[in-house]
Amino acid sequence: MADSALSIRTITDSDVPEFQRVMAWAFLSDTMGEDSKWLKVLEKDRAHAVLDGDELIGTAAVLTREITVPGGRQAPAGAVTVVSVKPGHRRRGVASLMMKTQLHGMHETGEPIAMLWASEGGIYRRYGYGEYATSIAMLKMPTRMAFHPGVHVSDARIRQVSREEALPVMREIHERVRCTRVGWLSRVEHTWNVQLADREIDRGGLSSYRYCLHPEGYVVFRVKADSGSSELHVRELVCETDQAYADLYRFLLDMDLAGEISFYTAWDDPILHMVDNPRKVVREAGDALWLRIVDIDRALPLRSYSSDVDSVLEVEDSFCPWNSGRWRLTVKGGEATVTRTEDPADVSLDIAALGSAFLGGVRLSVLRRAHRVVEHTPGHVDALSIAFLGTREPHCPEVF
Ligand SMILES: CC(=O)SCCNC(=O)CCNC(=O)[C@H](O)C(C)(C)COP(=O)(O)OP(=O)(O)OC[C@H]1O[C@@H](n2cnc3c(N)ncnc32)[C@H](O)[C@@H]1OP(=O)(O)O
Repeated sequence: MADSALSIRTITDSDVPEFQRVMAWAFLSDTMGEDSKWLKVLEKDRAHAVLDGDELIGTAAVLTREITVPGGRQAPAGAVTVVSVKPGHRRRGVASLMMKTQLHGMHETGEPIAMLWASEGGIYRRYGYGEYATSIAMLKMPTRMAFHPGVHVSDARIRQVSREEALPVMREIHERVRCTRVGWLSRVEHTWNVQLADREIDRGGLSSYRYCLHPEGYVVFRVKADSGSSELHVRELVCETDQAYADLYRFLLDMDLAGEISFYTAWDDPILHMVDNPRKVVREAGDALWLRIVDIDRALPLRSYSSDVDSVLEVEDSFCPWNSGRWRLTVKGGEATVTRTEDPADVSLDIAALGSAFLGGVRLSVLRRAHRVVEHTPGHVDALSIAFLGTREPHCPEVF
């Protein structure tokens, strides 16, 4: 329960310096408070401050985005970010007040999905966010590895160009590709400046970005220079075709003077199956997007499904109680309808479990084994698990 001395409101221009200061202190960062680029993506009418009297002690914001869902539709989604509370004011319910204000606001305006990247794993389930809605793989691999016989590399020219030349081309490619990749987000003008920020303080001791264009894709990377053997740190590898993917990976693997490539990428990045020795590619997993279904009856019909099902889900959602209760999910020909019902439940679960499963990243059958999903009618969890699966692992390539 929030302390009664606390109030919450959206911010105005005059709040911005203090908003940034609180956020920078909370994240233990020297540079966030100076970051004017970041401010340009902030939507002031969706950024909240919590005040204790007239002292600003809490910050949180929502960015208006679309996320590609299974089947290829673009779903409106609120990207929750900069949740912070001043040290000394924590564990009084400030973050909970901001979470509630955001989610109840999204419900009122009809935004069906919320999502975030969590700074710590123990915080967000209580607000209904499901972990591992998308996963990320940290890949490290030596350069010069041969491809498996049969992996074709074309003679398409790959050109290293300036940032100015690259950006317009990259924007067009990204816009086409993100509409086909489950978990990818829309970008606004300033997203590009934030995602590819390239001042000295953004580089973490690495080089400036290198931009390389292929006729059907692009790659952006930094270099960690070493006189013996440099490392390539790939930021984005975005391709419209599998051919461009093979060509650009080959280009990186053959880079003279480079000894290693690292890349935060999709869990199912095909490179493991392209090289002749997959064990040389070291893959570590991490959670990426946490997804919150704001309104079940709006969110579930947005995506398409791999098989027909007809199941009654009993959903528990104390934070957004309009979702609680029994819902009949009927999928025919890939399309879902969701209606309230008084029929007995086939499956019970909480809203966070449904959020984990929504993009197809976590199977409900795994959540059943984790004691997070209860099956009342045999066969329904397996049927739902198959229906929710997509053809690829969902992936979100950007932290917001
Ligand atoms: C999407 C993003 O922006 S991720 C970034 C999150 N922010 C940060 O990590 C910055 C540093 N941390 C902070 O600013 C704060 O500690 C916050 C925002 C994480 C939490 O703020 P608080 O106001 O203290 O949270 P609040 O008092 O509402 O806590 C609600 C519940 O979460 C729990 N909780 C809060 N923080 C944590 C944590 N780090 N780990 C585990 N549990 C936590 C509380 O114990 C409380 O539990 P309860 O409901 O069982 O009583």
